[in-house]
Amino acid sequence: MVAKLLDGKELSKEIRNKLEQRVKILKEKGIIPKLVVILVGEDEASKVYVRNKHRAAEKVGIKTIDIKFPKNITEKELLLHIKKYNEDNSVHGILVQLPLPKQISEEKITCAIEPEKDVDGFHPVNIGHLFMNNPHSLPCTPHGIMQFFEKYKLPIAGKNVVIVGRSNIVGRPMAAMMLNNDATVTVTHSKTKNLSEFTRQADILIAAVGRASFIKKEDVKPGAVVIDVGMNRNGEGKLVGDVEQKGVAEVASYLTPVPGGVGPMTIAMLMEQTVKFAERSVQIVNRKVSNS
Ligand SMILES: Nc1nc(=O)c2c([nH]1)NC[C@@H]1CN(c3ccc(C(=O)N[C@@H](CCC(=O)O)C(=O)O)cc3)C=[N+]21
Ligand SMILES: [Mg+2]
Repeated sequence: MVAKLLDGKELSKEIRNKLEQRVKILKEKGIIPKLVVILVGEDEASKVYVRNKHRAAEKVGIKTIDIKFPKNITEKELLLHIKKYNEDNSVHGILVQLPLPKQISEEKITCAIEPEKDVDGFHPVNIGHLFMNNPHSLPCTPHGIMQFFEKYKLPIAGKNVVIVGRSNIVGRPMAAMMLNNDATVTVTHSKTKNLSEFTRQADILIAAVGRASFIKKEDVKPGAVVIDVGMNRNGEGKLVGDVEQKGVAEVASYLTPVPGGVGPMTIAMLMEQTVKFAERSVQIVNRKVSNS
């Protein structure tokens, strides 16, 4: 079997084009979707993300405001800035790039963002809604992965889904989304014994460990759908996934490439969430008008 590659560049473009239309309608009502992106310090991966986001937003018609702080900013000061954007009615989405420097608690910052403006879907309230199968805001990377299943009509209900990695950003919310779609979900991690025995049971295998080429051909059940979330830089500075792509492509039925797979979908979902929040702000204004 030779895997069909799931093209995230193409699918994200399709999604962006639809968003462009929604933004046009918003603009006719005088609303410009606005996303504030806060970057602290100099993280390389974050810089790539910020650059790509900017480009996508421009195409869709979303206004992004990039705010950069030096890496020695205090937690207190960062919290004050978040408060300011929480209260600014022209801002629909706020995203603080992770990871943050050591003196700043990621949990505190995540909790400080107004859940209604939490485009990352990382606030505990939003995570809670997701786990109760009533999502309000969805983490962009797993949400982007779900779009592949929808687009290519890949069945999820009753399938064995094995997730490698339990991060708050990918593994855990991915588990919730798959469970919400009636999959049987297993979450594995660094303490899992005989990992390969689990991965070889997977109809759908999701690799989000952050280790280059960690999943090999022999870890994959023939015909499985394999999603590669990894973004590792190799010695030459090239981007490589968590999946040994060449070998796994020989056994999987579907595979997401790196780059050009999950990455562009993450950005497309961030754009979608921002537009959704902007649309909701119109509804809120309409409600207020009709009540008065
Ligand atoms: N609060 C927060 N939310 C995040 O979602 C978040 C974050 N912080 N911190 C950093 C990571 C990383 N991340 C990326 C998403 C897309 C690409 C991306 O566009 N990748 C492309 C191109 C990569 C390239 O050009 O090198 C691809 O895979 O094809 C990269 C990185 C989001 N993250
Ligand atoms: Mg920290």
